[in-house]
Amino acid sequence: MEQLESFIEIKKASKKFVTRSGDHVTALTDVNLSIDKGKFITLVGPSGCGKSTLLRMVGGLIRRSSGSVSIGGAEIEAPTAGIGMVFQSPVLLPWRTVRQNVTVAADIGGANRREVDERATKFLDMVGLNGFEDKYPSELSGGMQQRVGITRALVHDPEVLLMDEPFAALDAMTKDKLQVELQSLWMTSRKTVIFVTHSIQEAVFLADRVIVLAPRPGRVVDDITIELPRPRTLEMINSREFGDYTSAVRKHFEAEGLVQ
Ligand SMILES: Nc1ncnc2c1ncn2[C@@H]1O[C@H](COP(=O)(O)OP(=O)(O)OP(=O)(O)O)[C@@H](O)[C@H]1O
Repeated sequence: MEQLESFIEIKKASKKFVTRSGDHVTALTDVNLSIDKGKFITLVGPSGCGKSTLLRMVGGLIRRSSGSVSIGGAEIEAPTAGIGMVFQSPVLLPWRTVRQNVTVAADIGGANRREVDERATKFLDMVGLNGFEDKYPSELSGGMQQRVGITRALVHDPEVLLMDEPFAALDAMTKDKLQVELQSLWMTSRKTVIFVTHSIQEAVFLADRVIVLAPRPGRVVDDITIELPRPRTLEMINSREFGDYTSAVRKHFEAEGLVQ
């Protein structure tokens, strides 16, 4: 009997870069991953192990050197409307208000304006930005700016949300808060999320599955299902079970002599 394909299928995907000095860098080699719809996946690993490269390959931002990446049965060759992306810096347009930044793509065209406006109101409310709709980015804290970035990605109702270290530049308390908020956004919207981080704790806290990568060459070295109940709370981080998961991830980096 033929095996049913998962929603996201990555098969034998590799990426080689040629640097400006002409050197060849194998950023990723032979990555195989099957991801079911609605799951929250985190990619964790030390600097240079290819996390961003893998995420950008799934998003169609960079071409793979070999292998295949498909979403919902369609091969990914370029960015599509069904994929929302959030980066470390939200890159907001300073001359547009919060609401105008969230709806910027709809202003360019091609979207159902009324639906986008309704979703903008809903998500701005969910991330606690009601009352800030008419402020400008310079009037917001870093955490609030990142909330705008997340809302902007969700407003077009993408099936897949790709997040590249979205909380890395934030202070620890804001980061904790946004992790909890992101979890509740995900629990109500059930998007398929791939979230890149170099923080083991963040990876375990958010994920249904933690994919562990190691460098030189970038490759997947483990795939750990996290069975902690949801909603997860910050108190859980101190539990024995949580500690067992973080140790299971950390042992890969210790084995490679990499300090986290
Ligand atoms: N455009 C590029 N040209 C040449 N080499 C690249 C390019 N992009 C990435 N690389 C190399 O590919 C490897 C993987 O990089 P990547 O940014 O995917 O790693 P990462 O795990 O996301 O790292 P970090 O946590 O530091 O962001 C690194 O050795 C990097 O130097």
